[in-house]
Amino acid sequence: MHFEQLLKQAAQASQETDPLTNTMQFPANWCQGRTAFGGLSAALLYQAMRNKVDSSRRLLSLSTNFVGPLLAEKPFSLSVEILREGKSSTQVLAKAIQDDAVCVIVQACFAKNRNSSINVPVSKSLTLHPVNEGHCLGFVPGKMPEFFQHVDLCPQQGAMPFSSAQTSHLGGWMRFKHTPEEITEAHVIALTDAWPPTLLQMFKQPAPASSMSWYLEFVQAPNLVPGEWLGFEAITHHSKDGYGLEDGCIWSQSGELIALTRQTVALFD
Ligand SMILES: CCCCCCCCCCCCCCCC(=O)SCCNC(=O)CCNC(=O)[C@H](O)C(C)(C)COP(=O)(O)OP(=O)(O)OC[C@H]1O[C@@H](n2cnc3c(N)ncnc32)[C@H](O)[C@@H]1OP(=O)(O)O
Repeated sequence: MHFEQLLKQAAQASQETDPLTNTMQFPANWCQGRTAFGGLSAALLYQAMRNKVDSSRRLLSLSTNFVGPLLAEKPFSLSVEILREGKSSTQVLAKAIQDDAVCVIVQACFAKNRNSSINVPVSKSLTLHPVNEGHCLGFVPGKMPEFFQHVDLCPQQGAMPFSSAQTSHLGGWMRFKHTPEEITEAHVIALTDAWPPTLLQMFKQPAPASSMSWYLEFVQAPNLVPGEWLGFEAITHHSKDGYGLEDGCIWSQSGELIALTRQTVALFD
């Protein structure tokens, strides 16, 4: 099942009030270990919200907490609550609920442009080399998370997970294997989470790690060509006592900054 089909289901399920029809589920090939690929669950909740916010208001920021595992092939509901609607901005809360337990929470801020004399240009620039499709990772069943069947990653900086690497930087290019009709914020959300935590490459052997909280800020609404690659560059600011803090940038293929990402990862090495 393609990403767009799941987004459509999320939009439909969140409009329904009847408990018999307000749920959805996803197939196991969208999993990352025991749970939904985190980028998928955050994108589904974003899509559920998107339908309830006026389209003149774009997504400014999205804060996701992965409370517990969201399981495949099992119904869950997407509840959306508008917390406040002002003249320019809307604050929204959404939850994915499975078996009466909250599994994922997303809080988002949408807003429309306002007049301001302040203008600060982007202070960062893309350091990736152009995409070399020959360096894309192929899907290896059993060795890679199932959702890898749906995305292409072309790493350029950092190392493979569990390789005792000395660096905690990670970067490269990413896109969906199935070219979408358009690239929306939902696609950027999902792709951003497709990279393993930056610290996984420093593990000496395979062990679990879990994103616990994640903050994504959109510099601009994505104005991208379907099929174009997006750049990902992330660094680790700090890691100690089993929790790592990482920070990254999402770029268009032409080098425009699209979003900033930051997450806290629990390490079980
Ligand atoms: C260059 C590119 C190359 C790419 C090439 C392919 C790469 C291939 C590698 C990809 C690897 C991705 C790794 C990211 C994994 C997410 O990011 S998963 C997606 C989003 N995150 C989630 O769904 C997390 C949901 N949240 C939670 O489950 C809980 O809040 C937490 C994080 C486990 C809370 O921690 P806690 O309070 O210690 O939790 P508690 O309930 O007591 O459970 C702890 C147990 O959970 C286990 N556990 C924790 N995380 C996991 C896990 N992910 N799976 C299984 N067990 C886990 C622990 O080992 C521990 O086990 P025991 O010691 O009890 O045996």
